[in-house]
Formats: sequence, C-alpha cells, structure tokens
Amino acid sequence: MPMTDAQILVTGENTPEYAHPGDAGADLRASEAITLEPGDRALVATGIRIALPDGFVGLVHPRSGLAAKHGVTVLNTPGTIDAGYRGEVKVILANLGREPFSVEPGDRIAQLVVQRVERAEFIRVEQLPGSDRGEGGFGSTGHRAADETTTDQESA
Ligand SMILES: O=c1ccn([C@H]2C[C@H](O)[C@@H](COP(=O)(O)OP(=O)(O)OP(=O)(O)O)O2)c(=O)[nH]1
Ligand SMILES: [Mg+2]
Repeated sequence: MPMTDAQILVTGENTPEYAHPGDAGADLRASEAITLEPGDRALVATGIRIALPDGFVGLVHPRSGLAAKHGVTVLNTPGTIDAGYRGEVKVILANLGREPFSVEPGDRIAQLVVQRVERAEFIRVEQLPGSDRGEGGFGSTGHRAADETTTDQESA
C-alpha cells in the first residue's frame, strides 16, 4: 500500500497516476486529440474533475520531456486548481517549438503536483518593517557569480 498524504476524489477516466513511488507529479492525460501549430496554445481537456481537500492546491506543471524534445509547455505554469473547483481540469498547452505538435487521447500532457497551502490574512498598514534586501529585486544581486567581483569590462 503506497503512503499517501491526501485523498483526492476523481471523476472521469484517466485518473492521474504517479509513474514511480516518490514522484511529486501525477501524470495528467489528454481526453481529446488536438494539433498545436508552432506558436499556438490550446486549452486541452483531461476529462477529469477532482475534489481536493480544503487546505490543498493542485498545481499543473509542464512535463520536462515535452519541453526539452518538442518545446511544448504549460503556458500558465503552474496552473492552479483550487480546492473548491469542480469543473473539468484543463491544461493550457503552448507549442514554443518549430514543428506542429499533436496530442492523442491518453497522451500524458502535464503533471499535477498536490501541495498544502496557507490561507493568508492580508493586513493593510501604513509602513512595512525594514529588511536586509529592502527594495532590491529584479536582478539586483547580478546574474552570474562573476558580477560579485568583476564588471563585464574588467573580465573582457
Ligand atoms: O491550468 C489550469 C488552471 C486553472 N484551471 C481551473 C481550476 C481553477 O480552480 C480554475 C480557475 O483558475 P484560475 O484562478 O487560475 O483562473 P482565473 O483566470 O483567475 O479564473 P477565475 O476567475 O475562475 O478564478 O480554473 C484549470 O483547470 N487548469
Ligand atoms: Mg482565479
């Protein structure tokens, strides 16, 4: 009996499955055929509906094999499946490759990672507490190790 941390009720065929014990992602399969031309995106049906327990979220992640071999990814990665959502789980696939990409019913197109989530309380204040990082962001720490000691000109 595999160890489970959460039980998720599922309707429809193609119940998500973990390919290996210890996998974080359970494969999501397409329930329809579709061809994505290069640059196209599509909302691909999986045919399943799920009921996640309160306090959990389902995250629709891309499969690295599709990305590496075909340039196919999940456009809104990771897609968010809310615990209260009872509609069909759909995958927004995007073809960033140079060839058309065809999906057949039953093909594994993405993977569902189930995680616990915190529900936050947002408290409006006039001023935030200070921090070491402050307002620095968006590359403020440089983009490679050399940035810490040399500039581009120095290293050229
Ligand atoms: O990849 C995805 C992303 C979302 N959903 C479903 C489940 C999710 O609970 C619902 C809403 O998703 P999200 O909140 O990301 O979309 P939104 O654009 O904010 O729509 P809404 O106003 O319905 O929240 O759509 C999917 O089936 N696949
Ligand atoms: Mg939303």
